[in-house]
Amino acid sequence: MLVQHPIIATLLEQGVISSLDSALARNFLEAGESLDAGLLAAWVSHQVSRQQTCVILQEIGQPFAPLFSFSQMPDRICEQSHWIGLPAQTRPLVLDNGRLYLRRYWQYEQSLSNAIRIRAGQVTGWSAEQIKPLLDELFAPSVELDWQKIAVASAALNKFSIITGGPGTGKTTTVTRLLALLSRLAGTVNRPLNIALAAPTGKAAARLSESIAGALEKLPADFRAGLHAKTTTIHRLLGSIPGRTGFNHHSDNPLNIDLLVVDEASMVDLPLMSKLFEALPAEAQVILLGDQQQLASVEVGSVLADLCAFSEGETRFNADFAAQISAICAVELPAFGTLSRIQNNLVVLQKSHRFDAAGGVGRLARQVLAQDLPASLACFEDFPQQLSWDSNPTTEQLVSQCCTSLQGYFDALAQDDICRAFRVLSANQLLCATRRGRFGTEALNQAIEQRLMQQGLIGRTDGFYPGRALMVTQNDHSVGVYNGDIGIVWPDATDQGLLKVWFMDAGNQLRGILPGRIPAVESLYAMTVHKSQGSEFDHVLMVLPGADEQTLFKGLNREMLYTGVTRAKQRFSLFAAKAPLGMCLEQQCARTSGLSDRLAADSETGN
Ligand SMILES: Nc1ncnc2c1ncn2[C@@H]1O[C@H](COP(=O)(O)OP(=O)(O)OP(=O)(O)O)[C@@H](O)[C@H]1O
Repeated sequence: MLVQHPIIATLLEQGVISSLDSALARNFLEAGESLDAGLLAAWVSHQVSRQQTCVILQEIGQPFAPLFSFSQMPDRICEQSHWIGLPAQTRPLVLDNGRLYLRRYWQYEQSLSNAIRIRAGQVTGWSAEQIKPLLDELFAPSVELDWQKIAVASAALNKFSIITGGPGTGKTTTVTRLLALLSRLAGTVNRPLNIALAAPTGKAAARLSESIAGALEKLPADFRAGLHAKTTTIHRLLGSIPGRTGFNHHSDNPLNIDLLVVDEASMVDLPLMSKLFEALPAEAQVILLGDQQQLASVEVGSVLADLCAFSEGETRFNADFAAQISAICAVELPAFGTLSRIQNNLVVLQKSHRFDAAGGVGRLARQVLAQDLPASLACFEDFPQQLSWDSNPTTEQLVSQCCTSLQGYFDALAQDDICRAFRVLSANQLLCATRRGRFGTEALNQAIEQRLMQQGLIGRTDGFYPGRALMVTQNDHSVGVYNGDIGIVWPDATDQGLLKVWFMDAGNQLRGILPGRIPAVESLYAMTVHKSQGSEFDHVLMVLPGADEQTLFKGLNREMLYTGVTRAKQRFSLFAAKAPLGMCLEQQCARTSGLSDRLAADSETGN
């Protein structure tokens, strides 16, 4: 066995690569590969830990300089290596179309793109004549193009659909009408639809269930009858196996469903999406919902954004499909040339029905996407009732503001009213761009807990203390709690005052679990923007790193700010100096993947 190579040891020591990256490099060397090849592998592995699916060979350069420089161009290193090869060569690293992958991630991408490609070409079999009358019952005539109606029409024809749009554009309303329409159609042939609704986190699943229930109430009664759908998390749907990354459901044991709706698809990472598609029966219909502009998944990949990349924010059907949908919806749709294998499978909803697009939150969200700093700043002046900006925040001020808004939460708990405590908790939320730093979740949660203790609202600041509002950070299938679930620690008055962590399930049912059974958690008073995906709050307070914390600026981007802004239902307060705010607007979240290329109109079938 080789001792650690000094260069690898130094890169590890200096934190340039992780122990996982260095172990891979070391494996390469032990197999007789060159240091160049080993460090190339370490770099790909390092990029995976930064959520990239792969690296583009031509863009690698000299990432380890000045500690180490490759002695040859990366393509030469690949050519000479026995551990790096083309897809068919079954080697640990795969070089495909100029992109270098760890084999596992290449497989995920390949498997997902193949599954989507196959489904994209399939039709449901319902005819325009069957769909049109039901569509006309569900949608009132409209003078402008009704993209919701167009989305329902196209998803009634296609086996695979993506319905995307910003917050409040009616994704849930649209999918509810679609489900109602499809159920009615299925009823005509006496074949009830087995529908699964899934979201990446428990919180998002609960919200989906609530929104669907709300949207159903607005439907004519005969559309509601016979429509049954169960909402769950993707992990629960697939059946997590404790301690394993695999699931109970996979290609050899597919899910028993006819139709799957995945909400908040932007949060689903590449491995999970790939496993989800693998577990689908061949004939099942799939609809992905989400906002492509939001932050990408916490883990590897940016599946939804990649799938939507060709659309550039608009629906782009080809001429045949545009004509078909135009006839069903009695409208004139623009037609586009050949762009992607999935161009007829995607509808972008444009109009927000939640907040007036001309209102503060909607306007700011648009200016953030446009990366326009002066126009974004102008929004704060134009909408003082809905938007505020503090360019010189202090910890003291943030802590005071949060503790004031938590008063109602502790009042509700004092009255043993856990349901109300949950409601109050979701009224105001402090969102941080980072975990670390003066204005990161770690420091702010600690400072808020200290203050709450000084105020006598909590008795201690560690462990599962009574009154703690927390978020679960790990899935535990056996207990039925999942990453992103929100809980409140409070005694169970009906069980000898036993301290429990309470969760609010879909349908507003409380469920108490003993703290010892809960996996990892963190306090919720300050939450990262990443963790806030899939949630909404009446008032969002968002804080960016301090102007002097430049090492934290690299994680800032417009998707993060957009996600923070669009979590606000009514008010958005920003706490940020101009420098970090400028960085948010300057930088875009860029994740390297080959998914869009694999779905390009002229792409070959995969290996
Ligand atoms: N066509 C419409 N006309 C009037 N109101 C609508 C329409 N579509 C949706 N709404 C209303 O707008 C609000 C947001 O709709 P919905 O929840 O469907 O949007 P969404 O895109 O799923 O939102 P998000 O993902 O941000 O939660 C709801 O109150 C809904 O009733």
